[in-house]
Amino acid sequence: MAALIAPSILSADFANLERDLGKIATADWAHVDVMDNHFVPNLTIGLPVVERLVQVSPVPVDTHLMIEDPDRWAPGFAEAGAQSVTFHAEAATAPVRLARELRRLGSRAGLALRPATPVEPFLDLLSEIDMLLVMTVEPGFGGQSFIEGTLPKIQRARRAISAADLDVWVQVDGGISRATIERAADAGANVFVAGSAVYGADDVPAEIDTLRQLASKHAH
Ligand SMILES: O=C(CO)[C@@H](O)[C@H](O)COP(=O)(O)O
Repeated sequence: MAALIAPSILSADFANLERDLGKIATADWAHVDVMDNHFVPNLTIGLPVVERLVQVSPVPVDTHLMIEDPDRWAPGFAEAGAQSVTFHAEAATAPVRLARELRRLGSRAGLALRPATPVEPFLDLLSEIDMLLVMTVEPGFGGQSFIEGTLPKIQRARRAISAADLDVWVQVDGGISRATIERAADAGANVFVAGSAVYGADDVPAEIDTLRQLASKHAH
């Protein structure tokens, strides 16, 4: 499938989120990071703000929930109209039930793994999800360096998905830029979150286009 670019609004101006969503109208998704200061040591925005972002975004909203107790909170993001809702494997108590609930509510269901969390214990869940998010930095903050050691995990995930003949997307998030996107794509990723690389660019649409072209050279 084609490479999808999902700029992270963590690097946008939080006083001008609607304006900054407008800057990424040529992207595939708007990536929205929800952090609770428990699962990660940072606090961003919650459901009331995401409900409005879904209404004003020019592209579908992809939520990444870095929160404890996603079993309780994640369905609300699907009900708000987020096209994709991703929760962390390390935080969910009943991931299969939660993924089924997200799909029932009309959202794509995503399962996220911290950099140190292996993919193997979750291979049985692949048929229950639409996307596997392999974090390529420690979740919590934008502007960090891509962790090269996550590449073998991306490769193993892609191999397992192909072997099972599943249509599960592999998303990478953290340190994605012109310098790293091709390695992530070559390893098997097809959905790319980029915050500082996109919002830090002088020409945001041109940067989105460049990232998409680089990733598309390694399409899966
Ligand atoms: O989820 C996160 C951080 O936890 C990411 O979405 C970052 O916001 C990506 O930022 P860059 O590394 O692209 O600056």
